[in-house]
Amino acid sequence: MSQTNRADLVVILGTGGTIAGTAQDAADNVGYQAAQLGVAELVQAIPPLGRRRLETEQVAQLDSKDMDFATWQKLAVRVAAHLARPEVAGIVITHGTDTLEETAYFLHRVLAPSKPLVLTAAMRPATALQTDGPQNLLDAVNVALDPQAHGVLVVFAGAVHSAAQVRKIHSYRVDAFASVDGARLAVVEEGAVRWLGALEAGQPPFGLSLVSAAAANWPRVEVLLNYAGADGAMVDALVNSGVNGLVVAGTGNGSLSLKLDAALRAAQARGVAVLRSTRCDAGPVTESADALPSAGALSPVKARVELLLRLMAAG
Ligand SMILES: NC(=O)C[C@H](N)C(=O)O
Repeated sequence: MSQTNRADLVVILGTGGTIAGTAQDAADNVGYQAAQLGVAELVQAIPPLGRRRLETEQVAQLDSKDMDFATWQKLAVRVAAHLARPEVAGIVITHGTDTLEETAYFLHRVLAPSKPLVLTAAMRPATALQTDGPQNLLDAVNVALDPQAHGVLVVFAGAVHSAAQVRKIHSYRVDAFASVDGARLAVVEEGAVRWLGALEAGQPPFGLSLVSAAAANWPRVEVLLNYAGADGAMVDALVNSGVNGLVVAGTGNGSLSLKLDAALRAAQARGVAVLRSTRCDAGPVTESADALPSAGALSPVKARVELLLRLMAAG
């Protein structure tokens, strides 16, 4: 293969987040503005990336707590366009940590790419004394170029996680992500990727056309919790306001108070799709013939993405 035909290009798509954030004071790790620096600036600040063949594109510039359907749609379209280019080895997305696992799961279920699509982020702004963004971004590019890498991955604090298993598990610590229902897929050590496990084959993807239509019809899916004293009032209010789907984060193995269960069954009878997840930090909800449908091992927010896509696919 000639140099120009080799798939050695990594496209880095910027969406904002703390990795692109700046603070007035270098010692301030929390009083900063997310999404201030462009993705090209982030790359320029990492000298070893000068040895890589890279392209950057700013797809969005937001704090990921404000992630929205329009940005997901744009991101999916740009990712698919770059993945189709033969010279592209893989894609890296710089993102905020807050909803990173939702975006990762969304792209996994829509595209399930065979090339690596690596999301990364930071817990400290770019101006911090000990910013974690540059190392995470360098690691992410190295993973995107690794011959064994494929599918949607999250690279953070030296670990590689799958989109299905990754969760943000800490609000402040730099080591903020874990594969909660399985093992890390790999670790990145001095730029070398050491694989510890393989990505499980997932379900077939929904496909880009589901979300790329100009008038994509995003349903309304909300998340509820079971807790001591939970009743059906929230369910009834949401059903009356026209909700299309409800994910309930039950207690333990997806258990629900009698009142919440009754309200959700009544919602289902009125045509609202329901999925039962757990408010536990890890573990599946086992399927049971006489209970509301289980979301399996999906966290409540990923079950919401799943239900959104299922409802869109059902038209
Ligand atoms: N660490 C971060 O990236 C948090 C930030 N609020 C975001 O999600 O964009």
